[in-house]
Amino acid sequence: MLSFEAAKARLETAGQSHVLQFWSELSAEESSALLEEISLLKPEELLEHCRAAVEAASRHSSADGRLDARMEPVPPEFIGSVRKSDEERLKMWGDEGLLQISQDRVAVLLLAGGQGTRLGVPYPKGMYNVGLPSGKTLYQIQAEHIQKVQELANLKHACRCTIPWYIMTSEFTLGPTEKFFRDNEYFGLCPSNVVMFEQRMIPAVGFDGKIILEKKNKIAMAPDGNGGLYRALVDNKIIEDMERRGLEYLHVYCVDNILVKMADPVFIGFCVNKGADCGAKVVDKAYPSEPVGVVCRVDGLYQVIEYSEIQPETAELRGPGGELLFSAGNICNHFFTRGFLKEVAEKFESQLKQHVAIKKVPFVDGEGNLVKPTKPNGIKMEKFVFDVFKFSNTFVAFEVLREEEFSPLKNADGAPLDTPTTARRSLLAQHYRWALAAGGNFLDEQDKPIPPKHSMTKNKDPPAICEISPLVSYFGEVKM
Ligand SMILES: CC(=O)N[C@H]1[C@@H](OP(=O)(O)OP(=O)(O)OC[C@H]2O[C@@H](n3ccc(=O)[nH]c3=O)[C@H](O)[C@@H]2O)O[C@H](CO)[C@@H](O)[C@@H]1O
Repeated sequence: MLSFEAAKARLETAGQSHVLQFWSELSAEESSALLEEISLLKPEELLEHCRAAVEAASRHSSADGRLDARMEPVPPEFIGSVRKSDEERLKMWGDEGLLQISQDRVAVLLLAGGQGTRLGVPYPKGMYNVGLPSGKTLYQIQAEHIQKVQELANLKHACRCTIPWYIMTSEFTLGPTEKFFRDNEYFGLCPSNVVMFEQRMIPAVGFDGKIILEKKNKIAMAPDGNGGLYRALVDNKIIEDMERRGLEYLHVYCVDNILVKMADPVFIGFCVNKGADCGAKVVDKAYPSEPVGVVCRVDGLYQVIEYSEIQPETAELRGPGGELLFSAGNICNHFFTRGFLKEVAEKFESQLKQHVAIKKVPFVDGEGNLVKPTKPNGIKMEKFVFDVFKFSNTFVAFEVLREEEFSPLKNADGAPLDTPTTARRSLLAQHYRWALAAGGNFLDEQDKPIPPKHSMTKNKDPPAICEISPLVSYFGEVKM
């Protein structure tokens, strides 16, 4: 453990001596927790982090539309589309994907280090149950999708394949996620194929460049954004693990989309077929101000511009047919080859853009009282997972159907969109459609037929509640 003198010297080098201001008041246990935290901070990095945070915050407040002027839509030849492709082509991609899966070349990676502040639950979002008849949580639905797609590949290729599941957590989510998986016996998956690892945490910084203390002995820390993935891959030797298992392709996705198709054979097959090293699934944006990033090009390089970083006038621009010009909505489903990930982790990670968020960060004042600020007082820096697109040699986008693939859980019930209710309805509507398409009929409690409804409104449940286990069907297929 670091000594007090060593900690003091470190903090002085970084201009952060105030972190020890309550030292004389701390118990032995409290002071060792603080020393432990300081031992993880390298003085030069800390100095640079605080400087960069203040500089980024000053740029943030004077943000203008200069980025917008350099944006252009993804050229149509780089976008594959479920909507615009015939059955034969979709089958060809799906077959390619299943072949890769059957040869143990595909893994999935879940980004689960976020704090889910907007949903407002004190546990990881993946443990959330949106109120389906089965009571399944997001983690369980995802685990069952893995099992099903493995089974589809096994049946087609007479094999026993495995899709390893890497799960990136953070200090906030690792403990409860691990326990949840253990308590639920890994939902039937083999524990050695579920690899959890932790991303780094970084300090929140005040506008004066000083790191914020959230307790007398605790620095306010937050995960370094989902782009912290690339550092975490190195810290936790995940690329070596992929190499050892012979994995070539990784499907990276975010935790909160109830319709996520993990290791989607069609998406994997499309990317492999195009020789892509990096790809993104997108949906057609529903309306200009929808809170999704847009996949586009900036100065000729692929990029996602977040909804918070685009000017409303740009989001509203339309093409000749009246369609949104920037319509490729990012759904945080990405494809990477192992080779590309290795290159990014080794060569480009330090060049990733730092995005800045100005937040209300609770802190202790000079007298040691806890203060909950009423206006933003802290700078949080984050890297974004998609900021590596610009290093890709062969980037592709793949447009999928929103009603089949995208319904995120972001907000608590009561908000107008992306709530537990909207997520539940999207899944039940999908399963209702699948049941009708498979020739199913629904009867009411008096055994009278419920007339089928082929188009549904977002704010109503389907006419019959029918939940299909992912263990039964992955795409809505009845039998392969
Ligand atoms: C940066 C990013 O990807 N933004 C996308 C994200 O936005 P959004 O703003 O919703 O991003 P979130 O903060 O929910 O994070 C997305 C995912 O990253 C994980 N996470 C987040 C922070 C962190 O430090 N560690 C970590 O693992 C979260 O647990 C979640 O699984 O999803 C939207 C679709 O739903 C997209 O339109 C946005 O372009």
